[in-house]
Amino acid sequence: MYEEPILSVRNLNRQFGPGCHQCNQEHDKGLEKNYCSNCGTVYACQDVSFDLFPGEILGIVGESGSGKSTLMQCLYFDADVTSGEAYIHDAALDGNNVFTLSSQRKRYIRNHTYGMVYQNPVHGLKMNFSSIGNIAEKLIAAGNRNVSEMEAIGKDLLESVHIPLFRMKEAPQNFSGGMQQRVQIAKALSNNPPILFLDEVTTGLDLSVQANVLDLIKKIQRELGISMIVVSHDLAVIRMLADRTVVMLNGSIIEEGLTDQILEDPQHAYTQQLVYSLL
Ligand SMILES: Nc1ncnc2c1ncn2[C@@H]1O[C@H](COP(=O)(O)OP(=O)(O)OP(=O)(O)O)[C@@H](O)[C@H]1O
Repeated sequence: MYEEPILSVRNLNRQFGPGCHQCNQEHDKGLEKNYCSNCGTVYACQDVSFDLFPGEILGIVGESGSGKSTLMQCLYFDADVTSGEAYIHDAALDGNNVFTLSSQRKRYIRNHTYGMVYQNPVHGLKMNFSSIGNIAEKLIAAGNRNVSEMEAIGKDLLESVHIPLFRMKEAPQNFSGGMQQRVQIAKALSNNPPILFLDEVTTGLDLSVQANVLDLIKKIQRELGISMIVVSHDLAVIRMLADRTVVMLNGSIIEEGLTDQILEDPQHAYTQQLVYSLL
């Protein structure tokens, strides 16, 4: 069913702290926790590897502190990796490990290949710009200079995420949390990214608003066929969205597979707990 991966991540590591003799030794054996009790170094992501295939939604689930946001930040170049590789299936990138590219080429990837929707809209939006201005900002970063074209794209996108056009000149700071997330999604989609990251996008929203945003994400994926990585601590969100799921604990992937398979036959004790908590 699937072709080659659009994104391959291999042995991604991100540590906070210098490490010490003790944790270096423990790390070789595979740390059972994500920090060193001797020097306090945190191993937020430990040898994380996975593939993202064209048109699929990959869910990443794990409890708070399991390393999900750090992983997203590294993939989107908001943070540096300590070590590791990631390859995007794109001839223009010549098969390079994207973590080793210049900041200019990383910016190119952010502007042309990636979209990001953060848990906190403050990180993805200029809260005091107009909503359509937010979209224009991303389009300009992607090289667009045609004002009427940008306005037409912005209107289309805002309509597609159900923001009434009479409010397009309003700043997101005037909007509800659910509306802010919808503007953020519109902005993230404006450069037609083949890969979209969504980090805990429904956390903190009311249940009915959550359902609304999740429906919207599913609809976008169906209509545009974008590959998505959806991060959540909530397996119910992952169940609703993801074709395949990766389970993280203490910075490591402990289980992965088709979402249905993981829900029906979880192998790891932690995944079993997550699944039973849904019942
Ligand atoms: N700047 C930092 N300095 C030190 N430790 C950090 C830093 N950022 C994250 N960590 C640690 O890295 C680990 C992973 O954090 P991360 O935020 O990625 O987890 P998470 O699964 O996204 O949880 P949450 O959903 O609560 O953010 C945690 O132990 C966290 O305390």
